[in-house]
Amino acid sequence: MSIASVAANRRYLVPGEPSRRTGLALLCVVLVAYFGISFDNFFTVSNGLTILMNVSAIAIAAIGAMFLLVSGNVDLSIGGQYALISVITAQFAKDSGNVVVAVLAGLVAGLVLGLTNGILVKFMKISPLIVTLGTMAVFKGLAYLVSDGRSVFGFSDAFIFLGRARINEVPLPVIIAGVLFVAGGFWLLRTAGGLRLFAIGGNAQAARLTGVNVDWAIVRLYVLNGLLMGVVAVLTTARLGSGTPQIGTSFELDVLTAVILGGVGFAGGSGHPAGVFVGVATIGVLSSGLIFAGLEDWWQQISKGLVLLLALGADQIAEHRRARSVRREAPAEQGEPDPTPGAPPGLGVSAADEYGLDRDTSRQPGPVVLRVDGLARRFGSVFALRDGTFSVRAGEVVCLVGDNGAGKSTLIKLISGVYRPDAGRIELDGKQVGFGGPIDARRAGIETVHQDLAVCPNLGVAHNLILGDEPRRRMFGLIPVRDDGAAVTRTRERLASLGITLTDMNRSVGRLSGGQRQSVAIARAMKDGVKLVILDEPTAALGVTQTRNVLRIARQAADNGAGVILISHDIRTVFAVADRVVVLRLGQVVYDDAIERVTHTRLLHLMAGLEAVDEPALDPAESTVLKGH
Ligand SMILES: Nc1ncnc2c1ncn2[C@@H]1O[C@H](COP(=O)(O)OP(=O)(O)OP(=O)(O)O)[C@@H](O)[C@H]1O
Repeated sequence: MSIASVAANRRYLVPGEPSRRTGLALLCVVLVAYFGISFDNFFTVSNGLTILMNVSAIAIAAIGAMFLLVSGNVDLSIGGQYALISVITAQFAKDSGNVVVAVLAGLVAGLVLGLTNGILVKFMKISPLIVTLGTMAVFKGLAYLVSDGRSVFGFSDAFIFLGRARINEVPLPVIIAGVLFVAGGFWLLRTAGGLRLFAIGGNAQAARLTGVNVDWAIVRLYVLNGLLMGVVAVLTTARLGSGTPQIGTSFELDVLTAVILGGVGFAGGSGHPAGVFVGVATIGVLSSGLIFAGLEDWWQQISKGLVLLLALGADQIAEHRRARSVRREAPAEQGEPDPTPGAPPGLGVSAADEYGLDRDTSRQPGPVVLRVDGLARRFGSVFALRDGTFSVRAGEVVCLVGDNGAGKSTLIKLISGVYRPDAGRIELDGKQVGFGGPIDARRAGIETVHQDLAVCPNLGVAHNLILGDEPRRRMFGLIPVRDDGAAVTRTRERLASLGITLTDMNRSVGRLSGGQRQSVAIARAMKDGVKLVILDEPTAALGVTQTRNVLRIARQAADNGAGVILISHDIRTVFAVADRVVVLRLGQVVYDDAIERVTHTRLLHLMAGLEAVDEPALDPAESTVLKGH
């Protein structure tokens, strides 16, 4: 791989905004130069260290805020956490006189506050903005309650040393902030966990369906955020020599401004630690400059608020630009030329021929891979599925059809571990299985392409393909990281084996055509050793060429020994690819037979409930003749 292509890969592999970061770095340099020229003592080592010191708290908090925003979440309560943890730490430091007890008290307090936010966001299922706005008020109030509204001081020298120690003149908090920031940035960019955060921010539903445990990932993020606030509060309390409920006022404003200014999109799914670093530096320089200018506190508030609004405005403009450039690119559908150009579907053309699919009628299906029996699921008072009973053999394509609301999606979501059944059993290779989530089903060998296209538009093709099953390696034989080289190789090979022509493995999926996106989702499902592939309406939004490609891939998966379930409303698709057809009506399987034993008309009637199920099936010879009609 050339250096240029590695650089290009980086651009797509890490959803960020390099141009914004460059612009921001320039703004920061201009601010430094302006303040340096305007104020005599601005360019001094001691002022530099003061800026670093002040910025260290923002930098530590910015790691948590960056992770949360990338995943599409936010925490407005960090100012309240700051105050509450500070007074708790101070009280423990004063009462115990033991530095370890004080530090542990601060970290545990941070963990508990973070966990509270995480659990509230997970279970209340309302905007994290609102949830953390509420906890912000509660935490602030508690800080006054715990401290009786007064500052707490009288610490041991050892505790104060923690905040004021210097190593080679560099304050310890600055060193801790630097180490944490580098570690956090590295984790976000280079690990499977970091990739999953981008995936959750890009399309949480897709990430969930791919097997990412979204809810707990978010709870863990809030816990981490609380822990980081614990570090901030402990260091600041030690440095100031007192804990006070007034601390942390408008801290969330500083942190969010730095992070959003640094290019982390408020909508989630994008951002880069380098940008956040520059954002933090800019806020630090700005704050210091405003103090040098002797502006009153309220002017500082106004300036920072305006900068936040500007940053949000820039974020919106970047979002519009991105959307416009995606529309402008209007990618060409890539596929093979139509084998029967101009041939109108109709008399004398079987559906299989119409889509150019070869059907080997001599092939016998293998043993039963999946058997479901009496599966049922209700949502409140709605019985989405009453009796899902059918089986799929290895090497067989079973088409699941039914009217809107018949329960098809519910049935396949039960099989793929998205929902748990209220009743019934699922057997895979003759053994009963129960799945706690999509990842369990994937591990058992069931791959699903859901109707709502389980792809993350902000991630590249390769990253979408590996999501939930990321290849890993050990950096320096020690640190576990994501193996992006292996991801690109795996993607290239998988696409090639399926005859899918996509050249740029790192192109963000949001920039692909609908057909190409569908190809990526399907390619992810077609991994080696897969036992059952489920495709929910895979051709719904596709043209003839793309439909043929998808059906060919489904057939290929069956020929390779997998069982395939394909849901479709398009009768021609069903007759082109199915070995067997299962009709679902009002949540019940009402018909299950070989495709040769049913005509188009009868199938339509069965789906719509216009025909009794026990009417005699066709003679196979007769049905083969009628198949294309
Ligand atoms: N999460 C849910 N909450 C409440 N009701 C649901 C839920 N999921 C499905 N249903 C209801 O269950 C019934 C079956 O829905 P399902 O999506 O499984 O049908 P379908 O056959 O896939 O329909 P379509 O072809 O329109 O996609 C519908 O009445 C639907 O409204």
